[in-house]
Amino acid sequence: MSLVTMPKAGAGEVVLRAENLTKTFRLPGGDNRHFAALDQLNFSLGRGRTLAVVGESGSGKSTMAKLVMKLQRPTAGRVSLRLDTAVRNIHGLPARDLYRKIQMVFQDPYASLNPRKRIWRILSAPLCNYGRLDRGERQARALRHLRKVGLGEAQLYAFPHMLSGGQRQRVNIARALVTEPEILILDEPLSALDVSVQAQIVNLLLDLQRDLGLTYLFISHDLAVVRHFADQVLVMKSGEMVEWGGVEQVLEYPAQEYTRQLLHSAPGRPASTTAGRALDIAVGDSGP
Ligand SMILES: Nc1ncnc2c1ncn2[C@@H]1O[C@H](COP(=O)(O)OP(=O)(O)OP(=O)(O)O)[C@@H](O)[C@H]1O
Repeated sequence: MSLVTMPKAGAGEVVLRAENLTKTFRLPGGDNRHFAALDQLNFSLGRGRTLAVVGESGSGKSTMAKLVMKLQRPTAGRVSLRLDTAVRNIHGLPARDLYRKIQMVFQDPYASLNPRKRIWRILSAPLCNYGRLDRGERQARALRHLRKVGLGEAQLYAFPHMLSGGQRQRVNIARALVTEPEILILDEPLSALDVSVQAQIVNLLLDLQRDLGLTYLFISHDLAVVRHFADQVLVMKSGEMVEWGGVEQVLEYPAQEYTRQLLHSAPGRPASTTAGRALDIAVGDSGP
């Protein structure tokens, strides 16, 4: 059973809602016993807002992302998406309609780009379901999206190994943007990057959210980043929601002992770490 009832999305129209989302897996050993990686999880995303999902390793964060992206099927429960005026269960939604609305940025910028393809081809791949574009049109679109993430023509014909980690993560973000989605699932998008590069990517994501009105579901271990980046935070343990609320409320005044433990054990405790300080400086610098 979930420990708390379904949270509201806060300010902003709800663009995605998960209800009683459950995913069980069979335990290894062949005796047909199962465990719940996600157990009746409820949450919603408000348009233009960022919901951070935090919790110890194995708490079900990536499973949640995979269910929202329809990369796995839930055992029970559902995810609904706002499409224009209608709200639709993603179960019956064609992939092309889903991926026009939601895209994902993966954790590892090294592993998630095909090493044999040039950047413009990588950026063109998500467009294959959206009508026939000739080579020139695909390259022009790729370049337009590269520019959105602070890259340009110099990277268009490069292979991934020619780019730095930060540049590769920018390409990943550009690839997520080419179908012009409204929601990005950011699954630990900073954890493979150097601290100074993390700050740049955080600022880029904040700029893109402001300019494009994006909604983020941000999975992270780093509570210092969550504090800067998210509006709301959902704390998970063993597939269940432990606590949910505004970032300041949950991180400054946690109601649950588990959240307090998470805050105390976090290597990125705010203001006490290099990562926290780098982000303080970088995010502060970018503001008005
Ligand atoms: N395909 C699978 N088959 C069996 N068990 C799985 C599968 N995928 C995930 N699990 C289990 O489900 C639980 C939740 O995993 P999940 O990857 O969602 O956690 P997480 O919170 O994202 O962890 P991390 O922070 O380490 O990435 C774990 O116990 C994991 O071992």
